[in-house]
Formats: sequence, structure tokens, C-alpha cells
Amino acid sequence: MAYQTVNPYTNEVVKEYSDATNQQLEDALQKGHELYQKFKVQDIKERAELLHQVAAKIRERSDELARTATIEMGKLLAEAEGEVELCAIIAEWYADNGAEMLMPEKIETGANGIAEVHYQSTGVIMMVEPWNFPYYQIMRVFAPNFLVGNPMILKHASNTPSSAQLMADVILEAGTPEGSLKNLFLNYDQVADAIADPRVQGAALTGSERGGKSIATTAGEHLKQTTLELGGMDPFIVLSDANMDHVADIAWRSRIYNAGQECTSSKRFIVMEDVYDEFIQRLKDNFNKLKPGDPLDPETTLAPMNTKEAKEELQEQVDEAVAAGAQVAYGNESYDLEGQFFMPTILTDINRDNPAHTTELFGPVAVVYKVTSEEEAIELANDSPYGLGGIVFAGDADHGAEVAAKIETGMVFVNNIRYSLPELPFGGVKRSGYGREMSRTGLMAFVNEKLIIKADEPDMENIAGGLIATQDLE
Ligand SMILES: O=CCCCC(=O)O
Repeated sequence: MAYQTVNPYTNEVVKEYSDATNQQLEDALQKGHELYQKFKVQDIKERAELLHQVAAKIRERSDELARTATIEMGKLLAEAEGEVELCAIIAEWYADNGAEMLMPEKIETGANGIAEVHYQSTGVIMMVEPWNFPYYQIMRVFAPNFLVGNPMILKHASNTPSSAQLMADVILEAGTPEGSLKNLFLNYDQVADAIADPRVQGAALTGSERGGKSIATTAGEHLKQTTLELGGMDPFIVLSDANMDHVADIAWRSRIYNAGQECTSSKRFIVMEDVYDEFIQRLKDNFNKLKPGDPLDPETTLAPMNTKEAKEELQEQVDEAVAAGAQVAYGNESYDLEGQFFMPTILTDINRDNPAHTTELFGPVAVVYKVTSEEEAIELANDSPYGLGGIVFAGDADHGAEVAAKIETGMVFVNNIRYSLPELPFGGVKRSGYGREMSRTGLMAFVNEKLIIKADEPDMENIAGGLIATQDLE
């Protein structure tokens, strides 16, 4: 069975799930398509009200949701609770603001008549989501698309089936019509079949570059729209005049949150030479205070990684980096613990031909660079195949924002930790993918922006130019 819940703290197999059949997929496609026909003519306010109910149901069942995610993929319980609450906030934000954003918009035009853009649903959307934020990743796509009127089929990661099913159940119990979000334990061939199906109009993926390529290739073949949220090697730039207390407080959090398994983790710290030694020392001190343990225990501050395979892969990457000349400033030792813990590690002296310079390290490993000028910091930040997020710490926030403007990523935070809220667009450039989730942009990802121009009668005199037959017939 491909889909399993294995607790990465105890290594116990908690639950196994049967793979979805092709018939189940067909039923979901048909149900979704029929629901789309209903959504098309339904008042959007009804779905906004249902999204409020989804938020309420998530809060009602928040303890169960949080514990399930922690047991299944290892994140600290407090982090799981935060993720669950963010899901409720996202559902509420679209419920409160989305209907207004989807109202028809008038366009000023010289055309004869009144021109409007109407925002309409397009059909079933295939959603492929990862294990690292097993609920929030669903909600980022579900809330806007449900409001728009696009039913969804979910394929979640093979190691977070319990979380996926629980969120789908909660959404259904909140009163949404069956088929609004159908979770299925699909394989990749079935996902490709779904994308190819004429009832499906788009695919949203958060995940690996490999997954992104595969989804985009299939979608391209069938001319379906996609959004891709892929990896990141986010830079964290520390300028000489930065407040080092703030830097020290944010740096460890930006790397260790979710056991470092976040596309927007700060993975490359780019530090001016005059504050470099202090930066390294304070990062070491903070890493040294982290306590590995049961992620359900509130005293634990370092969570296990999500699987044995993930931990082994990260260890291989660190070994390769060291073999290519990286210095270990801290960590890279084993804990005498059964769970999939990886000791927080600091790597320095990374040359540009070191694999760690261009490969995402998806776990608690910080790569730290020393630079001698702001220009070098910006050049290094941009010397990456990825372009997702970033952080700049500067004495002057306006100057920090000028630096931020020069960084080739989709999001940069100045003098702050990076965070996600429904009103803020989320997404990247380069190999981090394309499209945006959340915000108004996320709401519009899979809508038909339909132009309707109404006139009482044709008025050939008032068309100044354009692609029309102007000749008169005898
Ligand atoms: O791993 C990527 C998920 C995005 C988490 C975030 O919003 O920062």
C-alpha cells in the first residue's frame, strides 16, 4: 500500500490506506462536474457562508487535527495548532472578502455599449499537495476555488493520508456539498488521467520540481491551466547595520520551524563580514538550546523530520557538501534517539561549485556565507536556481526595501520573519514555480475572466478601428 501513516517519532506504522480505484476517480470526476453545473448558477454568498462554517468546524476539531498532523509527520504540536488556526483564518478571509472581489468589473472603453469582466468558475481542479503543511496547503487552494465554484479532487502525499482524509471530512461535515473536495489515494498515472479528462480545467501543485514538471507536462499536453509552488533556497541577508538581537532571534526560527522542512525556510544566510562571527556564534548558541523529543510534548523544541528517507537524504546531502569542501561550524552529529531527528547543522565555506550552493537542503541545515559588500550579498542571493522568498535585515527599513527590490524572488520580508496570511500573495519565480496562491491573485488562478459587452444595437460609426469588416455590400 502506497499510503501509510508512520509516526516519525516512534517509527510505528499507525494506519494503512487502500489505493484509489479508477472507478473511484471516475465517480469523483463525475460528481465534481455535476457540482460545477450547480455552483455556476448558485449565489456565491451561499458558498461564502459555507466557508464560514468550514472555519468554525476546523476550530471545533482543532485538537484532533493538530494531533493527527503531529503524529503523522512529526511537527511540533504548537506548530500544528498554528497551522490549523491559519486554515480557519484563510477560510474566513475568503468568506469575508472573496465575493466582493468576484463581482463583475466595468471597463472604461471607447466601444459601443457597456463592457464588464465577469469572474466565473471553470470546472473541476486537480490539487496535488505535500506533507509538510498537510492542512494549510489544502486550504490555500480549497478556500478560493470553493468560493469561485470550482470543485476539487485532492491527491495528497503518500505519508500524510490521515491528515488529508481528516481535513476532507471536516470540510464535508461543515456542510459543503459532497464533491466540493474529494480526497483520493491516487497514483501519478491516475493524476495524469484526471488532468487529461475534459471535466478537469486546471491543476494546482505544491511540491517538488519533479512533481511540478510532471504535472505541468501533462497539463500542457492537454492545455490545462496550472499553478506550481515548488522548492526554495531563500536568502537571509544581514547587512552591517542590522539589529543583531533581532537577527539572532529570527535566524534560528526561520531555519528550524517545521524541522526546516519548508519551501520558504531561510536556507542561505548571507552575512556581512563585520557581523559574521557574531552571527555564527549566536546561531550556534540558539541551535544548542534546541531540545529534541516527543513533538506532542510542549517542552520539545526540535521536531523529528517527517520520514527516515528524508533524514537519510539530508545526511547524504550534508556529506556531499562536506566532501566538496564545506566546513561544519555546528552539528552534523547523531542523536541517540529512535525518531527521525537531524541535529541542527551550520555549514560554511560553501564554494559555488559545492552541490549545497544550488541544491535545496530540506531540513535543519543552515548554509552561511560571508560577504564583503551589499552588492556581493545581492549577487549571491540571486545566484540560485530558485526564487521563492527571502529576508533582509538592515538598520534602515527603507534601505532594506531597496535591497529587497533587487532580489529575484516572489516575496521578501524586511526586518521581520517571513510568514503567510491569506491577504498576501504567495509564490515564486525561476525554479520555484509560477502563479500565486492566496490573496486576490490566488482567487483568480482558475477563473474565467469573461468579457461581456452589452449594447442596445450595433453602432458601426463609433468603432474607431479594429478587426471588423468595414466594406459595404451592394
Ligand atoms: O513548503 C512550502 C509551504 C509554504 C509555507 C509558507 O507559507 O511559508
